[in-house]
Amino acid sequence: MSDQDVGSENTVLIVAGTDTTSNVMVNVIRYLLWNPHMMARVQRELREALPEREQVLTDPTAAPYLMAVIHETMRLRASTSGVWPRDAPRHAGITLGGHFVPPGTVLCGSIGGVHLNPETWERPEEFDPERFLGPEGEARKKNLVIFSAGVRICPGRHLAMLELTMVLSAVLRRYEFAPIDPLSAATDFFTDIDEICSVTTGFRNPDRDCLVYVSRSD
Ligand code: HEM
Repeated sequence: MSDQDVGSENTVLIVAGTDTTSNVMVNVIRYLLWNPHMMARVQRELREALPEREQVLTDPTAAPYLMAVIHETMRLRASTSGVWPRDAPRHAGITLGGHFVPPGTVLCGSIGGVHLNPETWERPEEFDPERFLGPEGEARKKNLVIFSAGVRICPGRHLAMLELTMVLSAVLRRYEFAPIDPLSAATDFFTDIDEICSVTTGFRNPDRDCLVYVSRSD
């Protein structure tokens, strides 16, 4: 590998491996602050699954509601703007959904678009973790493309899910959260994200949207 290749691989790993996961954590906490009854349910579940304050959850099946909240957050607030670019086959092009795409055309899929498709999701704009509970909820996860799909699927997906499970269960089990500015609860994802951030969906106003009061729960 050339120095440039090594530099480029490292940049991808750092950007793809950090912002994506931490943005999901911030968004999970924001959704739970907007929906206090859901926060109470997650915390009740975690205190039953983890009786000792310092315990960490490694088995996601012990906290199905937290996992449903994480999946619903990633459905509505994609961590990356889309599937990364693909070239249509250089010699023959490709026909997709009845449309011919000429050779060499750069194509990008919209992960957020798939997650808001009304043919797949009932009330697609609504934050409703219940859709990922029980056997039907488990089956519905097949419609998510959070980590893309196919040969270029995110290689860090299992690490990301483990980080989300361990960190969110620990902080939500041990601490109470409160918004600093209750008005920020009204902000909208599509105006909240930073438009110059092309790979991950970073926050335009982190001082407003990512700061919360935190206190020990017991
Ligand atoms: C919630 C967290 C994450 C999400 C939502 C996410 C999502 C994605 C998506 C959508 C892609 C594009 C795949 C494509 O073009 O088809 C991608 C690529 C990638 N991700 Fe992740 N990712 C996450 C965490 C991580 C972590 C923790 C790592 C590594 C430590 C990682 C490493 C990578 C790398 C190296 C690529 C490029 C793969 C390639 O070009 O073949 N990601 N990720």
